[in-house]
Amino acid sequence: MSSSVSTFTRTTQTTTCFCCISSFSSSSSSSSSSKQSRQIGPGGGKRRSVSRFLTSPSSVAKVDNDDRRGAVLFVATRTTGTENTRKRCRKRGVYISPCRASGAYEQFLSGITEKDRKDVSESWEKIMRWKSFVESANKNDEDVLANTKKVTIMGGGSFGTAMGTLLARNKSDLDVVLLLRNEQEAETINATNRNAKYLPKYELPKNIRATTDAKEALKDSDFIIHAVPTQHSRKFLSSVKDIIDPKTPLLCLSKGLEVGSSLMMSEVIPEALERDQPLCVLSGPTFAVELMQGLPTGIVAASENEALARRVQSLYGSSCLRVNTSTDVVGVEMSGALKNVLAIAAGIVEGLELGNNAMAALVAQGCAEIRWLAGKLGAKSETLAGLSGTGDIMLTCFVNLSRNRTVGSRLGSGETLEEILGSMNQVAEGVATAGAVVQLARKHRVSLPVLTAVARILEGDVDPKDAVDQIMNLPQVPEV
Ligand SMILES: NC(=O)C1=CN([C@@H]2O[C@H](COP(=O)(O)OP(=O)(O)OC[C@H]3O[C@@H](n4cnc5c(N)ncnc54)[C@H](O)[C@@H]3O)[C@@H](O)[C@H]2O)C=CC1
Ligand SMILES: O=C(CO)COP(=O)(O)O
Repeated sequence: MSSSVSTFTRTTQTTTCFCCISSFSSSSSSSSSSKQSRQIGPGGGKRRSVSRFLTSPSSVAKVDNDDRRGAVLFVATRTTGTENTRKRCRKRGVYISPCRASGAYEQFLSGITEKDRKDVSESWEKIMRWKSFVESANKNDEDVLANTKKVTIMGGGSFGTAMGTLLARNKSDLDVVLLLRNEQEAETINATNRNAKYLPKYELPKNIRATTDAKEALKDSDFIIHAVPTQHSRKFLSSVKDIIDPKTPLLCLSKGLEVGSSLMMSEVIPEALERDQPLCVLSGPTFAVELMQGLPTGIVAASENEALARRVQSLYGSSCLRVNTSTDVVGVEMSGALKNVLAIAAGIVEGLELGNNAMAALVAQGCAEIRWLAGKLGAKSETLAGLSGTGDIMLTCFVNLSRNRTVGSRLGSGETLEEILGSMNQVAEGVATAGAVVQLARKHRVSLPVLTAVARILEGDVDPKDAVDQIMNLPQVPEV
């Protein structure tokens, strides 16, 4: 059976020419309607509709037998098709060869000169030389993980468990202790090597153990990791302050502002412990489940004490986790706390099905609001634009794994906050932080339309739809 090519013209205003090829269709009649599908199919068998896969105004295609699938090999010279189009074609046994579609690849290749290639490979070699240089310059630095024997994690929820797991995987004789409140949960973790409540799918390394004995857990720890949700942190820390060695560095993972005081964790911790404990905050785009899967991740370790931030970098840095150091504690903490509130807003936009334009506009506005408030408090712009700022905003606002985004999307779909929180067994810090953000903004005379609207929605003062209407009808302003 030989291939036949048929070309026909669409008479709609938007498309002028439409070319299609069929090897099997007995009919090569043309279509005058953009809606009308051209039927093709192998040797009189089931016919497939393919014309709706072709989206460009003009496309020339060549058809051949595809023996393996008994389907149609479809090579469109000007139709690359979207990923969806390709998927649909694959599903129906129609094969599109995108590389031939537009000649773009050939054009790309022909545009590259030998000099371009040399420049690119030289640039990469330079990066590799820099790597060797830094490694040899640092070879006498302390290997912090090697010198660490015991790490205690206060709070054995998803993130505490994941950050403990990373260390335990990197050093098999490290004693990693999860300090929990619930005896039964601790026993289950020890008996099953799984955190059944928070991360049931993942096996924990053998050198992680759980206990409810705070004294034993905190004794002789080289590092203490704080992974208790923000709103419970003050009370919890006050209860263990006398059994924490004042010299042991505390690494804080919690992202939020305290309700009532609007304080950041770096302010709550010294107040609760009644002293200046060595402190480093860790924040960035880091979903616990992806850490458990060993996927590449980046995080910022921020401390006013630069040497401590570097020690934390050495403790945690691995081929799974890049750790950037920073001294901008305010920037890192404010980003982490405020992005959770913004993620609720992003979820609301999703739940209301307002579309991608709305989502992008909302997140851009939210980034500006975070910059206005955090900037007033002294955050550096490069921090806000970096991993713990824009990086975490992108992750939490755009990815369904986020609990804060999920709260928003369920609110947007019409559920009540009571129903949503009642069905969750994990914390969504943005819910409590939203009101604290508004208080802080008032104190610093900063106006935050989107973040304030989130607080109003959460408090039940306004319906999500009405809040969107109100925001859209604010006066038009210059870009700031
Ligand atoms: N899960 C994640 O992917 C990430 C979480 N974080 C932050 O880490 C912090 C902890 O979050 P998750 O571990 O995910 O939360 P979670 O909801 O999974 O677990 C919270 C843990 O805190 C404990 N806890 C709750 N109330 C307590 C209290 N009154 N006293 C002592 N312990 C208490 C719970 O028993 C549980 O072990 C939050 O601030 C969160 O924003 C940061 C980055 C990623
Ligand atoms: O902070 C996080 C990722 O960086 C986790 O976000 P959620 O608390 O919204 O799940």
